[in-house]
Amino acid sequence: MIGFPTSFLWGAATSAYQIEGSPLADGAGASIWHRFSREPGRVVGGATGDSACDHYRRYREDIALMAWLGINAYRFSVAWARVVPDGNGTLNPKGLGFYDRLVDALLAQGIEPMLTLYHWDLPAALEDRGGWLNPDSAKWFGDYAQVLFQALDDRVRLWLTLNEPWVSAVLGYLTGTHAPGRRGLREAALAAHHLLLAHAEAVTAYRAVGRHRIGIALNLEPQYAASAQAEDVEAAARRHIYVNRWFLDPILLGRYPAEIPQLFGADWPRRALQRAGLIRAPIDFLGVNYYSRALVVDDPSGRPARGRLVKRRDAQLTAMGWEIFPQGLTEMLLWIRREYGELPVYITENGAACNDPLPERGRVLDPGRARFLGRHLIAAQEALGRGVDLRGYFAWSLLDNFEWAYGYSKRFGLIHVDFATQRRTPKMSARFYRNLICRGGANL
Ligand SMILES: OC[C@H]1NNC[C@@H](O)[C@@H]1O
Repeated sequence: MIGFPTSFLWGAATSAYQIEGSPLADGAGASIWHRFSREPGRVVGGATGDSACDHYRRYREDIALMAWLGINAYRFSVAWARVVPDGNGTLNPKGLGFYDRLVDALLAQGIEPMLTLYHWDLPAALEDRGGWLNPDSAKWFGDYAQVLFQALDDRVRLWLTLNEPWVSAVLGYLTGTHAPGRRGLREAALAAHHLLLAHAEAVTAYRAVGRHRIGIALNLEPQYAASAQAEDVEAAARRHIYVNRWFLDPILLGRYPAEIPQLFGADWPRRALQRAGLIRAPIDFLGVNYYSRALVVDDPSGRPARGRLVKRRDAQLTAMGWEIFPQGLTEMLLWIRREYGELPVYITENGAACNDPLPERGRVLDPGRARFLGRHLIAAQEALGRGVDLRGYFAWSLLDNFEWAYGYSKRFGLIHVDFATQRRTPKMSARFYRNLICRGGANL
């Protein structure tokens, strides 16, 4: 088995709303998640990101933990409304100042920053103007991206435009389980289109001023038919278009899959697509967020892909109910290379929610998470050995944090957070990852 290159990035990932807390501090504007989490019934236990991991104030302590962990890269996101409180207009120097200090503190520890411009926390003021349904949203995002490029491109060398725009569009505009909580197939398709245009707007803007590399992080999930029945095989194929190709094709090929308008039917916003046209702005690398595979059966009532997810009776599941399926990562990485050609790839998220025990004598025994990381790194190594240009791996997540609609009920962290005291306790999986990084991934 081929080893990991010495240049490989061994990282951990987080996002602003999930860890920072202090959402309105120092002139920051509210985000759609600040609002959404306050709506009754939206988040388990009525939790909000008001405190989260208090990272906005404890970032130096957390960077010391990153140094202890031995990671050489850290993926974080910028809260748009901290930097531009009304989303499109006046800059908030104090908000930008936090990220300026964060980047400097990371670099001082030899940790490479990977900056995600948007990880779901749209400024609420822009939602009041239609949010991602407004055709102006792409320009709003491009303007915001420019601010960060100007301020941080002298030190940030890895940029991501969006995190998982499929989740933003589907959970935010179709299922309504994420902010802004809207429910409509047409709205989801329109939001997705504007997110894609926003991505292209930022990449195009970066080409004019940026000196380094920019990409996007997509949630990609291999779709397997639950049986050899033709209807299940066809349902898995439809979901593959819906979950994976809907975004990959426009970003990398400059066109939607031909099947997408058929899946959405009358809800596909044809006029919007003709008016705007798809901008294929070549990216420097692709971020792959991999968690599991989907097992699909035909479901004529399921909109838009007419497929329903099932679980094998003997499947090993994480605390999210997601099947542990490391080989799906290898297959997804190989498929991307076959389908879209040579493109540098980073695994920008991979990790597991586990029912961790409470800390005991300063230890948290989470062997399941350590095993999950090890098996997925072996799968990544397999892809490397078969020619995938894999440049790095970011464990999700550095810290237990706010898991969106699940609130604090699901823990993904390598480091346990006691949200009442904000005490951090590295878990067994953190020690496993630390030792692995020390060995450069050898002897997995
Ligand atoms: O569900 C785990 C993670 N998935 N990707 C996006 C992150 O914000 C989530 O916490």
